[in-house]
Amino acid sequence: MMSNDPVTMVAALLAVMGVAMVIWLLIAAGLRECAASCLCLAGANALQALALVVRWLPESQWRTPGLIADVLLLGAFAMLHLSVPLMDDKPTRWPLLASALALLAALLTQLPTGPHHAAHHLVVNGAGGLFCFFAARNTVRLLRDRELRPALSRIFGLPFLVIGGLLLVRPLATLWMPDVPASLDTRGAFNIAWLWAALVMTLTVNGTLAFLLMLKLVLQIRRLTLRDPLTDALNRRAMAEAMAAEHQRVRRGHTYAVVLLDMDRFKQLNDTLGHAAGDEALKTLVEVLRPCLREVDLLGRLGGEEFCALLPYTGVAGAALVAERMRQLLETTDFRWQGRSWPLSASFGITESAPSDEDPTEVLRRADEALYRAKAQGRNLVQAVEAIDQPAQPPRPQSASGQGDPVAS
Ligand SMILES: Nc1nc2c(ncn2[C@@H]2O[C@H](COP(=O)(O)OP(=O)(O)OP(=O)(O)O)[C@@H](O)[C@H]2O)c(=O)[nH]1
Repeated sequence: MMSNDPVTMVAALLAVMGVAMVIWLLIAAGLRECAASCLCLAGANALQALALVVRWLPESQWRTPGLIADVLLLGAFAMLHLSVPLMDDKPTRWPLLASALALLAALLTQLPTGPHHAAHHLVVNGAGGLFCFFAARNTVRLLRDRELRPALSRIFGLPFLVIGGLLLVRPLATLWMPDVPASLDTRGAFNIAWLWAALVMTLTVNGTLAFLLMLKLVLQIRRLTLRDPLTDALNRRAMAEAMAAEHQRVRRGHTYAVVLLDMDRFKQLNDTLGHAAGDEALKTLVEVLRPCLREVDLLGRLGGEEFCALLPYTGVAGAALVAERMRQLLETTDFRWQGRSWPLSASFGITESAPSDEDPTEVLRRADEALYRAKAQGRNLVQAVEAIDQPAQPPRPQSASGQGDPVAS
């Protein structure tokens, strides 16, 4: 049986907001991750509940309760909007937001009051709708940053878009339908429908954000199990899984290439500049090399100062071009540590998959052999080893270092 009593509906709304606030506070206390975001959401629920209570107070000649309720509601929307980027520890623009709120509050004090307060609703719900649209955009961005299908990130943004649109319905209805009451405590079909919508919106917003937080944590855990914490490149396990998956396609006639690279004289760098400088050099290497790769390519750290790039649908000729570009980029990188410059370089071993390869370890073994040759021939070189059953010779790009042909099989 649906309630048509505004007092019951408001009580239900307050109960939902109160429970949501307590839950967000408990999560913030128990979970150091995303604590700021959870506190923001607890604050948003508290402000919204307070706005509802204040709106119930009798109007004075200064219209103070209504004005305070509007400002509280604006604060709630602002906190809701902030909670999404805070889940990702993104910097927040507090001063900008505070200034916007102060400006809106000042505008509200200047608006004429009428029996239906349509202008007030327009400002409050319009700003609320805008904050919801921002929340939708931030949700899509939050999930786009993580390895998730884009369609799913849009689905998560959808509730905020719908709520943003719904928020505009009330002021527009108050403007166009003179019999729609501005005050919430009036019995009437529109008011009851609106209170039901507010209840559903509150549940949807809290539910969506709880799910978003859970998804964010799951993706973070997944990321930790697959990524190298120092460089953020894929770890050995993730690379092994990716290579195994890629190798499945070899039987269907596809070819993939592997570029194995190892920093040159890294021990010397560590011994001279210190371990922290070595760590920084590894991070720099990944930052420098990433732009050389396509979206489908993968870069992983196999251990120490050894990395591997997996290039799907690529032969040894293509891999030679990529590796040579990487070699040159690294060679020309101006690496500095505490004001001291240090030359970076790496040796590269490349190969491509062959139908005769039983598993990816055979491909890696050839790449390792090529890398060994590059090291043996003086470092800062690209060398290739092809499978025995590969008849064609790849085109060989010229080495810019003047140390001979970068690709030799
Ligand atoms: N800073 C830092 N050093 C590391 C890390 N992992 C391994 N190393 C160091 O990397 C060095 C590797 O040294 P070597 O295997 O002799 O290789 P290299 O000095 O680069 O010599 P070549 O490969 O022959 O040019 C060792 O000193 C390791 O301690 C790391 O995560 N951070």
